[in-house]
Amino acid sequence: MKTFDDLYAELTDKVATRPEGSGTVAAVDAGVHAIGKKIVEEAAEVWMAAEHEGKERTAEEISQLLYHLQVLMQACDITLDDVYTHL
Ligand SMILES: N=c1c2ncn([C@@H]3O[C@H](COP(=O)(O)OP(=O)(O)OP(=O)(O)O)[C@@H](O)[C@H]3O)c2ncn1[C@@H]1O[C@H](COP(=O)(O)O)[C@@H](O)[C@H]1O
Repeated sequence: MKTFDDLYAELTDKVATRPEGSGTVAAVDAGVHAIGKKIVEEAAEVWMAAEHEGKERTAEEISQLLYHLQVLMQACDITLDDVYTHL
């Protein structure tokens, strides 16, 4: 099972090597403004799922929110340690 740290390593490699067809590369290239809008959209979907759609759908939406937060981390050159130091 993939962890948050595993995903970060995968996305870091994608951004460095820029493989064709990578949604992550396209999202990072779209920039912080576009990524930020996606994060807000995904956060709203987490909220709605939690209120109306049950545990499994909520977990799925949370995974998507975590992914888009990691895309923002890539775009802003923020490492896991930069975040973990505040936990
Ligand atoms: N975990 C994810 C992941 N979670 C969410 N998403 C993206 O977020 C979208 C989900 O957003 P929505 O629910 O709004 O669905 P949607 O409206 O149909 O999507 P869009 O039209 O907005 O693209 C998906 O379509 C993906 O584009 C993800 N994209 C990639 N990953 C993982 O990231 C890694 C690298 O992916 P690539 O860069 O694409 O190779 C792989 O391990 C992937 O599994």
